[in-house]
Amino acid sequence: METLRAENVAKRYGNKQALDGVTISAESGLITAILGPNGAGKTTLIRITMTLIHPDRGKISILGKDPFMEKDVFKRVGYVQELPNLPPFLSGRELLELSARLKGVERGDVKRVLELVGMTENADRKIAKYSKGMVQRIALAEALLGNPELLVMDEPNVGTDPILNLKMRDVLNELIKSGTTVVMTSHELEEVRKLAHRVIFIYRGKVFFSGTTEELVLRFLGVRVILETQDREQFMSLVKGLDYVKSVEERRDKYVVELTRDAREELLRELVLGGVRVKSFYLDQDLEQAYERAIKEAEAR
Ligand SMILES: Nc1ncnc2c1ncn2[C@@H]1O[C@H](COP(=O)(O)OP(=O)(O)OP(=O)(O)O)[C@@H](O)[C@H]1O
Repeated sequence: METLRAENVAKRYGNKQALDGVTISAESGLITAILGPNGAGKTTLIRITMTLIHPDRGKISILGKDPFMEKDVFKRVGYVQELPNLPPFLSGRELLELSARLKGVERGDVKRVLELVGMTENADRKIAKYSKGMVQRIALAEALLGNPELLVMDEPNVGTDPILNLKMRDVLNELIKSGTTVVMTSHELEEVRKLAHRVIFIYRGKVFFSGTTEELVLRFLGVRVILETQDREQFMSLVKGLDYVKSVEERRDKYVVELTRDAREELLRELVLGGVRVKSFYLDQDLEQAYERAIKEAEAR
């Protein structure tokens, strides 16, 4: 189900076109990452979806409602801002109790979210004494109060103690299993690789690519299969006769076969029928290289 949609959104600051007709969507049960270099427009887009900024044009829909008109929808949304600015004179627990009251969430939920983000022990210290990472954990706990249907996190991994460590990844995976939609921004590919199901790559205020990480690889690196076989001669003579094989590169006992189209299934069938014993066969998923190429293509445009 589509939980969040931004359609044809544009925003200009002075003579800077921060967003230029951006359309994105995020579905329940998935982690969608908005990826892009510094200044691409990620935070502006998130802040518009959260109604903190008015777009010059375009429409936002959250859980089927226009959030600019129906603010009530935010009771079902959790939002972690980039570099959250929390009141330093409160303790983490006090802040969460206050937020729970404002959101109409039971007080007991505070204990649950503190445990989820691993902040039970530090809950009664003043926020002023927290590290950046602890501030982010409390901000995440606040966003998780009342089990939101949509969780939006803007650059959640900034800071010395990243909140998206292993434990947090488990928390997010549990959330999406229960049907929550997670949307996050990031300029770090590594984070996206570990977490996201879908990637929206924004460059200079425009969506340059949208799809799964595998689709990102296929689109920008092409189809490269890495396969392992001991039957070198048989393999070489067979692949040379296939019109969809662009090149074959030998890497010790492995081969990198570049295809002109996604003919992975055909290739594997040909090899097996041709009597080549294939030990392993997988798509070259060099996401880093794919992202580099995507940035280069976007720059050249
Ligand atoms: N309040 C503002 N006034 C003027 N220009 C702004 C303002 N906010 C953002 N910008 C500009 O708009 C562009 C997009 O900024 P935005 O913060 O949305 O990018 P971002 O992708 O989130 O970057 P980062 O990864 O650094 O957070 C940038 O060029 C930025 O300098």
